[in-house]
Amino acid sequence: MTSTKKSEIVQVRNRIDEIDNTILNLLKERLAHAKEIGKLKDDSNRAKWDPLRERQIYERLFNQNQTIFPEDALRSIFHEIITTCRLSQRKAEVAYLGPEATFTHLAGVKYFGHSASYKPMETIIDVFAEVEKGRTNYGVVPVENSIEGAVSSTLDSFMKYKVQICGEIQLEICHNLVCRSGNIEDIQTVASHAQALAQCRDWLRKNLPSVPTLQVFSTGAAAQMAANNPNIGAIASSLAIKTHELQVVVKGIEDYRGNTTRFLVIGPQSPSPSGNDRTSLLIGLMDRPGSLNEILTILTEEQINLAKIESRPIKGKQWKYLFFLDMLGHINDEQISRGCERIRELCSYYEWLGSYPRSES
Ligand SMILES: O=C(O)C(=O)C[C@]1(C(=O)O)C=C[C@@H](O)C=C1
Repeated sequence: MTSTKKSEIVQVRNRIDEIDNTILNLLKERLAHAKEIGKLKDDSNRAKWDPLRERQIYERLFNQNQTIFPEDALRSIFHEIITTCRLSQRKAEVAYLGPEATFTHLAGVKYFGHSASYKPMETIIDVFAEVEKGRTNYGVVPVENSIEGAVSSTLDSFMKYKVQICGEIQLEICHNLVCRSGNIEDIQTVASHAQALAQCRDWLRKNLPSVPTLQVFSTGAAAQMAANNPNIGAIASSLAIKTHELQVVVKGIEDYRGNTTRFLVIGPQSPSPSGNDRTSLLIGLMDRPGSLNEILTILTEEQINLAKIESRPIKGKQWKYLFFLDMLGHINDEQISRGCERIRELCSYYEWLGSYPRSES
């Protein structure tokens, strides 16, 4: 490289250093303003989290950016900035289905950013109990997978615990085969969570036909086992690789592409409207012909878009069911609140589980 080129690089790097300093100073200034708003909200008893304001910030930035800076990167940079500012107003402790480095942990970090504090729990029920008792502000639990379907333990927990849904997260699931050495020949057993093993069934049958599988509590627990034993391979998340210092043997061994899991954020209280929300209900129907049809008719009449309906048996009451309904809109929207009131009058059981911003992807 010629000395002129070298000095040009130095010059441009100096300019980049100046820009980075400006960004840092602006970040400090932004944080101070967010703290100030936090105090003003305390004085006026307003909720700290304002999903509508946050959505408006993203929309304004995307419009100004006009795709010059990659949009996904812009979103995650500002997501980290805004969650850090929000957390400076009110700290968030997040319980999740652990141990460390499970996909639920990854979903929690995607939602709350790196500044929140995270608390792994052994089971989904523990996450619900933790939030209901007020020991942590929020919980993250898986609710459905695009291939394996509903996570029944999460749905059933809504029947037992008084919590509200505050948000949803969608995470594309990429399963990695990992082990200590990164060498496939070293693997004598493949450990993982039942859902992960099921989602990679064909790959395992084709590529490791004589290697037995071992079902464990979570993908995080499998990664931990692989870290302790050189002959155990685990199917685990990218976060597990970093957390347990494992090597990737093969990336993306899931049988179907587009394998996505939806997670719910639970907490004591749903947020205010964001302008693009989902409302969830848990209802029991009257024991008479056409009772489900009556509910669906209300949705049609009120022009409410039903996103999902799922039934679960009521424990201890043979052949009796509760229905989970997801509708597009917020309980504060006129249509939704009127529709829900009408539904409540026709049901043997009615519970509003929450209204919350829809996930972006
Ligand atoms: O504008 C507000 O109400 C703020 O509290 C600031 C801020 C932000 O960092 O931009 C933080 C939290 C809210 O959810 C919305 C926005």
